[in-house]
Amino acid sequence: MRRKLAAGNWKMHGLLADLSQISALNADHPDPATDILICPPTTLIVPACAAINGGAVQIGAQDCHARASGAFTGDLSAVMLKDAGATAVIVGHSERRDAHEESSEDVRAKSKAAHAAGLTAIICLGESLAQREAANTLDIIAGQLSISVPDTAVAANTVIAYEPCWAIGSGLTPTPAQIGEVHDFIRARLTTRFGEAEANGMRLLYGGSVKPGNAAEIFEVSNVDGALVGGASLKAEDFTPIINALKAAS
Ligand SMILES: O=C(CO)COP(=O)(O)O
Repeated sequence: MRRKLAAGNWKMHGLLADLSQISALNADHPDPATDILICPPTTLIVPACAAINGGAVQIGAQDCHARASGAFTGDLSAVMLKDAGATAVIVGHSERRDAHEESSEDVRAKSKAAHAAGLTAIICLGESLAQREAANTLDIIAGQLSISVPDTAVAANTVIAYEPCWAIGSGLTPTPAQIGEVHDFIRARLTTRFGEAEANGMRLLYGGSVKPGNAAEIFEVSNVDGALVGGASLKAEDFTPIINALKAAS
């Protein structure tokens, strides 16, 4: 059985004062039936780990460089993020694919670096609105998946997040049937490539406008093992009902 995962992506939000949200989450879920991960801005990784103080909430990062070290001003390697206390790193988020022109080849290299450093790679995929309207969603997902996921992927080090670009921060979400179609497709593709045992262990998250009000419905969809949550992960009082809906899901 796959362990469920509620992951929060804080994006470029969060100052030291906001560590209280992570402490509150940690106190509210001392022995979570699900995995809980917060990916704050990199400046907060070290103090967030200190705030958790051995509790159940885990801390992740939002991006990494593909190399372990070198002359790359301003970049951070997966090795450094692991050293700072991160257990996972998001790679290939659509905001990085768009704003930083990251290709699926880049995402694969970053995922490989994450694996080599001992981090879980949370590899993001998703179609644009134009691609969905042109009925190209599954082709886009197939292409992103086959290139972005490296051969080093196993169930223990890889999570796939399906995040339709048009659902991110928009308040729009696909229907449960649309989410299920993509998640079932991803599982089938992973099974073909990695074999049933490995593919069955890889967790698939849905992301894009997950809120307390729609989480329960999304978590009932087949092959949805959790969520990657943006805005609604910033406050413990918003994220906790989402985590509770995940715990309650069958
Ligand atoms: O991009 C997301 C998580 O990575 C989703 O963001 P929102 O939950 O704010 O739509």
